[in-house]
Amino acid sequence: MIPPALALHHFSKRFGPTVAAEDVTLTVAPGETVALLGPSGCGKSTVLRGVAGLERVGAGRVEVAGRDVTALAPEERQVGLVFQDYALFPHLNVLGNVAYGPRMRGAGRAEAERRAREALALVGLEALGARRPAELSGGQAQRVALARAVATGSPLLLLDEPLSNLDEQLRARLRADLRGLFARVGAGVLLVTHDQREALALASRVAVMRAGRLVQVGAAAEVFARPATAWVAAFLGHANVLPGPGGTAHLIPEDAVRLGEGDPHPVTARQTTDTGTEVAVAHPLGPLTLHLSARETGQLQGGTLRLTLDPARVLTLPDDRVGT
Ligand SMILES: Nc1ncnc2c1ncn2[C@@H]1O[C@H](COP(=O)(O)OP(=O)(O)OP(=O)(O)O)[C@@H](O)[C@H]1O
Repeated sequence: MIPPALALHHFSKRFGPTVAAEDVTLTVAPGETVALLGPSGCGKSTVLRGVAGLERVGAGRVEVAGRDVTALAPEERQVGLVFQDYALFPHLNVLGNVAYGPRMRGAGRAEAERRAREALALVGLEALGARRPAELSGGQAQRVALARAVATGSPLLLLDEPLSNLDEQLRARLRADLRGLFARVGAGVLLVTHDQREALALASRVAVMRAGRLVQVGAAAEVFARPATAWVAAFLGHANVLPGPGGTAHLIPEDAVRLGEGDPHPVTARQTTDTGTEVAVAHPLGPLTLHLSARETGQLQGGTLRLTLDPARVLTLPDDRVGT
């Protein structure tokens, strides 16, 4: 049986009194992309740095492709890193930057350059091998950093907010590129992001982290459709997570709302957005925020909106948001 690209067992890390990661257990299969998703400061980078060997493991075990690497230095772990601030060597050209990893791992110059060219082709930059890093756009530099990680032939790639320094248009394009790239490379990918759209777009599975702990791990679409708790639902961007009785919350997904039937409900606020109109509607369960398309906006009549909720689609979740 092929071992997982990454098996992280009961990883914990403290910085003085701060518990940065607590009992984190996670696997990444070969060819699989897993997103570690959570708000700023929840411990995502700490986990990634622990796996990479850049942070001493407080407790737990790290296995890469079946090998226990917990006690090994970063360069001995066989992981490819793409970090936000992982700068390219300014004095080497693009090809030299990408060939550096294989060279360090003992490949001859010709073999290292062959692998570098292959990796550059994967990210669509085969024509730019002779350029210096200073002559690249932000997006191109990001792709060179990726090619450099890919060229090492590592069974595990670690990416920390790989698209964070780019503008929105470029991010959207690279998101699509990356998904295809990950599929072609065949390595396991562990990706850190605080952006839920990025996680959904890139990862087959997501691991949601809160205050040092994993709170939900599952298929990306499944976690979004069925968050385990009110906090996860709100973090993932669900607009309608309403406090319910006895420590519960009601999650009302957009597709639970049927417009144009049922009782009229007062509209208490409305705002035009780039895709239509956002309205607040007074409902017995609590104030609902709804996004109406231009066509649906026509259903706003005299400051009211007729709607019913499909009870089968309303989820009742434990409300764990207190004190956050
Ligand atoms: N070297 C350090 N010394 C002391 N505290 C640290 C150190 N590194 C991280 N921390 C603390 O550990 C916690 C987790 O930090 P970490 O960087 O892992 O979070 P993160 O989820 O990656 O955040 P972000 O999305 O903002 O990068 C935070 O409270 C942070 O302040």
